[in-house]
Amino acid sequence: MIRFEQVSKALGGRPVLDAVDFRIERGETAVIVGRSGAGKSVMLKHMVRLLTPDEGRVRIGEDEISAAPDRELERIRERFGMLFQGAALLQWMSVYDNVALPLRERTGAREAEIDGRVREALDLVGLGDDTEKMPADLSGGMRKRVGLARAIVRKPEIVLYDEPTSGLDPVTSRLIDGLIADMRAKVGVTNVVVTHDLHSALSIGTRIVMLHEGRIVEHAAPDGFIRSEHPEVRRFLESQHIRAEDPWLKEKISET
Ligand SMILES: Nc1ncnc2c1ncn2[C@@H]1O[C@H](COP(=O)(O)OP(=O)(O)OP(=O)(O)O)[C@@H](O)[C@H]1O
Repeated sequence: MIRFEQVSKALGGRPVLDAVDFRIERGETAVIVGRSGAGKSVMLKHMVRLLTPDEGRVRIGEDEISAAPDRELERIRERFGMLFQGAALLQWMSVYDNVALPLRERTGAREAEIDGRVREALDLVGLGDDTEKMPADLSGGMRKRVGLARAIVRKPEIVLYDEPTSGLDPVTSRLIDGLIADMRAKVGVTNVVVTHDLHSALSIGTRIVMLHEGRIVEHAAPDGFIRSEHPEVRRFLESQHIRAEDPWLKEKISET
């Protein structure tokens, strides 16, 4: 579904991605982890061509997005929903209108259809009763949920999330994790998540990709990832006090 073929990219005169080669299959939740500055967001931006590779290719199914002509780009981007860090809500619009915006702006849908889609998306993120609230009256976790409803309202095949739980308390973070897992299980989307939070990565990921200095140093299902012997992976796990014997982890891994 998503393929990186030997993708290299330099930014600010420095190599950021170095011959990155991997694929994400349809219906997976792929989680990209790594230290600050490892190149995680740069990788995500290549998937929707906010950046183009210096070398190599990025394919989305049959479409080579990294080389598509501009007239094709819009159609390929339609396949994505995005929950990016800076994707702020419009402060002067209600929750309902924020979620309706992509449908009103980008489709010819009638208001009756828009209404059905907006309510369905808001119900899915548990905000069906908050449609008339204004963004300023919402908590950080609720804002993320509105952002998620907006990202999925056009029924994309793939949803990209850049640090979806950053700045949220642990309880709210687990709630967002649950919603991301639902997107895959109930809606059938392919999820790609960038996060620092390994707890979250191991809970929701079907595949964990670790980037270090622009290279993929591990690419494994959660049970393989926690047993990886790569020193950088071990360091990363230890820094977050994650051990293969942890009961929650055993339970999670027996489920997958
Ligand atoms: N537009 C740009 N111009 C110059 N350098 C950039 C640009 N975008 C990213 N970089 C650099 O590329 C490197 C990787 O950035 P990226 O945002 O992908 O890191 P990250 O792994 O997502 O980190 P974090 O976890 O801190 O968000 C960093 O050193 C960053 O400074």
